[in-house]
Amino acid sequence: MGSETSPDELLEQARQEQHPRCIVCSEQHTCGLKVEYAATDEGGVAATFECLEQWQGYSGLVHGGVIASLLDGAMTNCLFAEGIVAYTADLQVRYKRPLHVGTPAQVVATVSRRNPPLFVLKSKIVQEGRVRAIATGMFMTNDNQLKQLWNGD
Ligand SMILES: CCCCCCCCCC(=O)SCCNC(=O)CCNC(=O)[C@H](O)C(C)(C)COP(=O)(O)OP(=O)(O)OC[C@H]1O[C@@H](n2cnc3c(N)ncnc32)[C@H](O)[C@@H]1OP(=O)(O)O
Repeated sequence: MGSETSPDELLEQARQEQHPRCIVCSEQHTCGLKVEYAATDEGGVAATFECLEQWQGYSGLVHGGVIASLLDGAMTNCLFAEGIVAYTADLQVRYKRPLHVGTPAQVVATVSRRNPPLFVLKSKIVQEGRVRAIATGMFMTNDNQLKQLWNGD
């Protein structure tokens, strides 16, 4: 029997090849968020992270732009875990409750619709058992045909 590539191997391969210096998930980025997304048994990705003091906007609260980046990063990495490389085409974030700095939190993402080249994903951030933010993202694969369209070739 041949050995199948695991979701975590696919994720790591795409991450290294496609965005090794990502501000959200690269461990090398000097001022990045350094979030370590990993595949889950449920078929999505998840990560636990510290909400660092330097991520704040309003005093004591994580900035909404950072929250959007955490959610978007989770959804992007969720597609990586399926071997799919895609761009964010649309991102809707609902900030349900403040996300506090100094307290760890979890982010999860799953694919909810596959209609290549479009994929719809859902993501959420939970802190101390309460949902803080949810997102829906639409992603589009980066094939050569699309590249040509975008470049006007
Ligand atoms: C000098 C300035 C310095 C600025 C520093 C930089 C700041 C940068 C800006 C940020 O990053 S802020 C941080 C990110 N945002 C948050 O952390 C907000 C987290 N969410 C909350 O605190 C509350 O959910 C919020 C204040 C937005 C609302 O809470 P409430 O308890 O007042 O309202 P509630 O959740 O009960 O919703 C009230 C109504 O609004 C509706 N609603 C809320 N959000 C909605 C939405 N997104 N779309 C549509 N409707 C919405 C909601 O359905 C509901 O409708 P009904 O009255 O009909 O039931």
